[in-house]
Amino acid sequence: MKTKHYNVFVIGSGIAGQTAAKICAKAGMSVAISDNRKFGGTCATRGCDPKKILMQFADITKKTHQLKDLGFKKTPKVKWKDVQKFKKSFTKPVPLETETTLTELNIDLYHQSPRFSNINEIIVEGKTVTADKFVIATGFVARALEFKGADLLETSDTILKLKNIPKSAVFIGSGYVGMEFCYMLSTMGCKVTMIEASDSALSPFDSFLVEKLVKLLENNGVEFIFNAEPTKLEKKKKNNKLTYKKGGEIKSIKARKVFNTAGRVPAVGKLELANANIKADDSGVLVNDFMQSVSNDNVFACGDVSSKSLPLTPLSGLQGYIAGHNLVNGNSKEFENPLVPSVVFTQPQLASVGYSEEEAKDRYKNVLIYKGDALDWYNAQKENAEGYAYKILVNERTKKIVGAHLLSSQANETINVFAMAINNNMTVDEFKKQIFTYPSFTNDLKSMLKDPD
Ligand SMILES: Cc1cc2nc3c(=O)[nH]c(=O)nc-3n(C[C@H](O)[C@H](O)[C@H](O)COP(=O)(O)OP(=O)(O)OC[C@H]3O[C@@H](n4cnc5c(N)ncnc54)[C@H](O)[C@@H]3O)c2cc1C
Ligand SMILES: NC(=O)c1ccc[n+]([C@@H]2O[C@H](COP(=O)([O-])OP(=O)(O)OC[C@H]3O[C@@H](n4cnc5c(N)ncnc54)[C@H](O)[C@@H]3O)[C@@H](O)[C@H]2O)c1
Repeated sequence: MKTKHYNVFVIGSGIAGQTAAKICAKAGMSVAISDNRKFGGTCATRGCDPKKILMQFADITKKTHQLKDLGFKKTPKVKWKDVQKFKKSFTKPVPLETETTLTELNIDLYHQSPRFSNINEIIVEGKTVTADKFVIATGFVARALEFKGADLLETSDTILKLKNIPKSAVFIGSGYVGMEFCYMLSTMGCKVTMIEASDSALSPFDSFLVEKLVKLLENNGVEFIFNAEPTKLEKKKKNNKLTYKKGGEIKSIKARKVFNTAGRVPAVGKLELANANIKADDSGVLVNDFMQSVSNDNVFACGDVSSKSLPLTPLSGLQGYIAGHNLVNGNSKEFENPLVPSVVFTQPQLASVGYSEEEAKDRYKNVLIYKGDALDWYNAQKENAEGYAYKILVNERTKKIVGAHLLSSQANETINVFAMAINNNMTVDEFKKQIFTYPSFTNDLKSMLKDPD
């Protein structure tokens, strides 16, 4: 059988893989790309983008709850079927559009998972394919849980496709995915229970703000069960029954839907990496700052599946760009761990950039902490907000802002202002000199820097 050969073979057609493949093809290299699902990757088809389309209906519902009897007589009724149709108008065209763009660049497409058979050889669609270089950009998949009946669990893929809002739901895991969908479903009238293995939700975020967010969700009917370990899932006639262990006791809960939101892991299971001497661990394919495998020079990895940094879309795109650049030009661009703002799209939103309080205290001799509740400020009052709070960290010696943590209805936007300030080494005084629009949540950021604790 004839062996096909390419300069570059890319595995995974998300933002990371696509970016690398396009750079190589535009530079005149022969390129192929494979995906074992529809082309386009997680963010555009089953992640960030469709999530935000659905979520805006929860956000408006939430807002009308807050302003009920202050002008709104009742909450508008949401036709979930139409919401899904609207979402589909974004997601459905993605695979064909992605394939068309790639094909127009003369990139060959494969629609199955390859497996490495040798140091520079894969088997895909029953064919043997060799390449000078490989790019692994396969992203993350939901972590498989191992208790009895865990195969009945549904993931974020199904949440995004729900035909209607279920009466009740249990989420196993209260990280980004669990908390965002907990907020969305509970706001739309679903009775939600969160089963969490650790003693808090959203552990990477600031605990002062997380506690407030959890309380708000509880006030809205969500039940959080911390330090709990699921042990069995059974399908009953209408409901599912989840058994879990807490404090030595065995308990159970029934719900229409039970979702696995217990984390996501690098998607490398099908690739048989060992055959090509590609080292990987729980963090993903081990790469150096050039996004090149530490154990096989001919392999690059980028995006969520690489061992570098946070699994977020902007970073995956950046890593795809660096891998592509280095494949074309030789190793000349490094991944320098940029400052990354991130946000949990609940309402209020929880956003963070720079050092946490613990990290700042480890790094600097003295840290000024500007922390408070802003619920009685005009911006919160005018929308009858349930939560508005902040914690800003400043190196006392230099007066430079080194971390910012916000809980607010606009935190997804305002956190970017702090990202710019930190990136530009701004001091508190320099920040406060800025003139921002009024009234705006950005303008409030200056008031947050009034009195340290
Ligand atoms: C529900 C959800 C919401 C999210 N929301 C946000 C958000 O709001 N903001 C944000 O920044 N990030 C968000 N993320 C994370 C974001 O989606 C990822 O960081 C981003 O998509 C990673 O891009 P990537 O190219 O590395 O991987 P992916 O986009 O996951 O692409 C990997 C591709 O590889 C394919 N693949 C996997 N295994 C194989 C194989 N063996 N063979 C061939 N192909 C394979 C997959 O099918 C996929 O198409 C969210 C994720 C989820 C799940
Ligand atoms: N808004 C965003 O930017 C956004 C949204 C969604 C996802 N993401 C990305 O996707 C990644 C994955 O998110 P995620 O929410 O799937 O994972 P996560 O790691 O953020 O949260 C998983 C949670 O599940 C808990 N858990 C683990 N095993 C458990 C068990 N057996 N029983 C009960 N609880 C258990 C963990 O303690 C943790 O709290 C994130 O790190 C993020 O980078 C980003």
